[in-house]
Amino acid sequence: MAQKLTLISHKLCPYVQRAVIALNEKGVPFERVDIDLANKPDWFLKLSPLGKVPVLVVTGDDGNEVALFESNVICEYIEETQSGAKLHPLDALQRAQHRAWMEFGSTILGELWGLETTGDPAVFESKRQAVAAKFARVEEALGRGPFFAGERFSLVDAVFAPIFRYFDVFDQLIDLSIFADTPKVRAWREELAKRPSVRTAVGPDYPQLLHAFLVRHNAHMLKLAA
Ligand SMILES: N[C@@H](CCC(=O)N[C@@H](CS)C(=O)NCC(=O)O)C(=O)O
Repeated sequence: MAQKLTLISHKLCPYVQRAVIALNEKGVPFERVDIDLANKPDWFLKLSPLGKVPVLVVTGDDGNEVALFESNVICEYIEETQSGAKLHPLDALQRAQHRAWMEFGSTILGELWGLETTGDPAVFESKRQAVAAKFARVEEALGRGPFFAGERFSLVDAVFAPIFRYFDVFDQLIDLSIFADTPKVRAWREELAKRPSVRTAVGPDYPQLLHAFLVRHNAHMLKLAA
């Protein structure tokens, strides 16, 4: 029996999407199991120490199952074990830089969640500016494109693509003006949106589901924008 990969997921989770994009880029078959995070099943809580998705369950030739958590660790495991396109630079120093930017992507996501749940206009504006400032640093790090490291798609692209996709829906609700002064980030975002591995990482119902989720959880934020 060949090794089997099962990705425990949630339909809207951008951390899940980076792992899906890495698997898609490599052309690796995997099973995706979406769960309800509002009502986490016991079997999931046994696998995920923090109760978070994604979890990658690796079933070995002998039937033994190992559950990996943390999306960046999952991406690294996929890169190390699966054939197909290389998603990390060969050079150790460049690879370390890429890993740092992957962590940066996780930090930005953390700040975005904070933005959503802010009810106070002054706090909202300072958080919005903090996210914009983070993307100004990304602008400085970007080269000529089309991808983070130039011609080759990498795990940094896999991390940022879902963040940009999240903004696609966010932008319809409220003008955050995060990318007004970052033309290279805008071009990168447009390039990633066209990538088949990115387009197929979410279901066709993703924009509607995320839109509904944001409206449900951010009534106060929408009032701030009015
Ligand atoms: N650091 C984790 C973050 C994953 C994460 O926050 N996942 C969210 C969904 S997008 C989650 O599972 N939340 C459920 C909870 O915290 O109860 C990773 O990179 O995998």
